Formats: sequence, C-alpha cells, structure tokens
Amino acid sequence: MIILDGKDIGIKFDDRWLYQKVNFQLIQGHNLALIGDNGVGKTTMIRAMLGKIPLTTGEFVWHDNVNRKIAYVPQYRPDMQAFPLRIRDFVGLTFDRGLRPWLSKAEKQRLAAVLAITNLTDIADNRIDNASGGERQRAYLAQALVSNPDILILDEATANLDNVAKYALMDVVRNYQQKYQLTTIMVSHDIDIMQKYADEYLLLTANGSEYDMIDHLDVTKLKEGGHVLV
Ligand SMILES: Nc1ncnc2c1ncn2[C@@H]1O[C@H](COP(=O)(O)OP(=O)(O)OP(=O)(O)O)[C@@H](O)[C@H]1O
Repeated sequence: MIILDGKDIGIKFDDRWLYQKVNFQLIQGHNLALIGDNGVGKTTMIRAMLGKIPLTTGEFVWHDNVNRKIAYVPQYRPDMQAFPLRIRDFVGLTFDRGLRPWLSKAEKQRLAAVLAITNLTDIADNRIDNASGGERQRAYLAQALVSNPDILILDEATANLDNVAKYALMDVVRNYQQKYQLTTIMVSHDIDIMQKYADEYLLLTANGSEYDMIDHLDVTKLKEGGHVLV
C-alpha cells in the first residue's frame, strides 16, 4: 500500500534550487534507500516530508488512514555521547513516564520484546558506555523501536560500523520490518547494504532524480558519478 506520494517536489533555498520535480512513493513495509552526494539535500527531503520545512513546489500526499509515528536512528560516531546507563535503561528512556520513575507492566513487556528482537537481551545489564559500536547502534535502534513507530528513519545508521555489525543491524531492521510492516527510509552511501536491504531507491542529484525498484539501480553509473562509496 502506498502511504505517501511525493509529487513534483522542489526545494529552493535563497536563489539555489536543491532539486526540482522529484517524484517518488513510500510503500508500507518497504525500505526506501535515499541516495545522493553530500549536501544534495537528503536530510532536507526528510525534514520536508515530516513537515518541518516548506516545499517550494509540489506536494506530499499522505494516504488518509496512515499513522505517522516516526522514529529515528542517527549515524554512529565513535565519539558520540554515551550515557552511564545500563543498555536496558537507555532503551527504556523512550517511554513517556511523566513523573513516574518505574515502568508499567506493559512497558516492561514491550522493552523485553524489543531487547530480544535487537539481540540485546544477554547484554541488557551491561553499561552502554562500555558497549561495542555495533551493540550501541543496536541499542539506538531498540530505543527507536520501543515506541512502536510506523516509519523508521535510518540516517546513515550503518556508517562507521564494521561489516559484521552493519549486517547484524540491518538484519534486525529487516526482521522487524517484515513482522510488523514497518516502513523504513534509509539514507545510505553503502551500495552493498542498499542492494541487500532496500526495496526502492530515490537518487537525488543536482540535475534530476531517479526513483525505481532497487534491482533497477545502475550501480556502474552511480560509481562513475561518485554518488556511493565503493
Ligand atoms: N534552512 C536552510 N537554509 C538554507 N540552506 C539550507 C537549509 N537547510 C539546508 N540547507 C542547505 O541545503 C543543502 C542540503 O543540505 P542537506 O543537509 O539536506 O544535505 P544532505 O544530502 O543530507 O547532506 P549530507 O550527506 O552531507 O548529510 C546544504 O547545502 C545545506 O547547507
């Protein structure tokens, strides 16, 4: 099911167009890879989709009965702030508890389920500031999933992870996605990850855009254009 139609999207800052006439769709339960050079406007496209900045031309048409709870997983950076918290407490930070310091029974169950699906159960009592990069990134993913989002944004979430950790992260995303029909937008420069995990791609360039099924992505052209890491 199509949940969002991007129609003739154009964004201009001052006198400079980032892009014009961008057309694409977001399909429920699918993973859309958002591709393009640094500075082309990938983050801007996501911010516009979330209604945070206005479009210069075109429109986003959301399907009427679509819930739009959004969760976000940032890029892992080795120097990123890590908290002196157990992994389970870090993941549980997402719950809106108001003034209540404890978790309800339903919240505890949700937390346990998400720790299991992100393969963190066995290390849930370890401190997050002692965790490996891959474990820490899975904890960020778990924190995003705890809120039971409809749309998950992975913003270069596999960058700076080793090969084992990045596939482990994306396997968790894919399993969750298939089970719960989660829609994902994945900003990425990693061609192998895109080809393995994306369903469609949206390539943004200063000279136009391309939206298609991932199997139709012309990797040679992308590499020649320098749009991806090889
Ligand atoms: N509010 C704004 N006003 C003016 N210019 C902006 C604004 N927001 C973003 N830009 C500019 O738009 C361009 C696109 O930025 P954006 O962060 O969307 O690119 P990106 O493709 O996500 O880049 P990267 O891959 O480096 O994260 C940049 O040149 C940025 O400086």
